[in-house]
Amino acid sequence: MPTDARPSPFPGGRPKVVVTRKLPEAVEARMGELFDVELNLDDAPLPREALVAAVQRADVLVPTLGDKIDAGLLGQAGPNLRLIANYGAGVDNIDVETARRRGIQVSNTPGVLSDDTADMTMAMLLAVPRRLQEGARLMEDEAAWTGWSPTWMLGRRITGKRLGILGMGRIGQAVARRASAFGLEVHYNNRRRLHQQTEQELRARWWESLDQMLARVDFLSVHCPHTPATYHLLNARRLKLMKPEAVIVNTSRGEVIDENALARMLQAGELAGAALDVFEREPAVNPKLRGLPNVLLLPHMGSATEEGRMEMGEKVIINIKTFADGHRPPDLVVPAML
Ligand SMILES: O=CC(=O)O
Repeated sequence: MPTDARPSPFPGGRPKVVVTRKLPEAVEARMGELFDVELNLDDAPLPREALVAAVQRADVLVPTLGDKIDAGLLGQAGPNLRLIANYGAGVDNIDVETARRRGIQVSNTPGVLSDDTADMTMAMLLAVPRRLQEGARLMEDEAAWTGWSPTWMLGRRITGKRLGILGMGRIGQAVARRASAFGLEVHYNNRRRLHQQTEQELRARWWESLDQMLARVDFLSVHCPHTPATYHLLNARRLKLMKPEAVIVNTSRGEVIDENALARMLQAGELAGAALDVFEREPAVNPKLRGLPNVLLLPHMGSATEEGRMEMGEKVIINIKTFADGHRPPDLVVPAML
């Protein structure tokens, strides 16, 4: 039995759980068995007033990345709110510091979406240099393809190129493993250097200086979380350090890149391409990014697999249940981690 056991913070150990979006059916059913759960059956994002009402009556809130759980909202929370069990790995939608000061714990769902997000990253990384989207679009017009030719639809080779990984956590490492198998040379920048053995296993070279790494890579993939320290980390100055042939992939958070600066450079041909699954003001997409042949835009689907969404739900349930039983949730997020 874990040593941190305390009596359940909820009467009868059965918390009132408010879920802000529709979750996989099996997850909702299990929540119904274990908790006094309130679901969002029509899956429309909760307007602010509904979110305020939710934090006033909930013991546990289960938000997703679209719900802004900021200091203003937390200030209106009822006395019973004890846990915010985020359905998602990134917690940039939550003011974790304020929550902690108010005695509200925060948990997330790390690990279960790393492989799916890394797979999507590879798909995007391959798609832009090999012009997948252009080719597929062209096939929609019957007359557009008149046959194979030696100079037709030439892209750029992947094998042997340098990939820079910005943020070498679980997802970054899952990308590194896949990238090595594609013959890419893996470079990374991370706040902390990996242990030597992990670095060797991943065949990854660490750069203490992001600027120096940016100037040397052919592809850059973003995997750091969005925090005040990473907001616009890839600003105009840093983007300009990159080779004009370079391609950027982002499956992390839109806020890490200055989208206007990126759009300007893509339009001007100062960067060869980008594949973006995340945006600064989702679901709005910077209009300057649309319609460019070398830009692949996706609707934040990096972790969107049936299996992943089930496992995220299982993690949320385990975090709530463990907390309700008087223990520390296994995926507790503390401000020092951010
Ligand atoms: O983007 C998805 C997540 O953070 O889980």
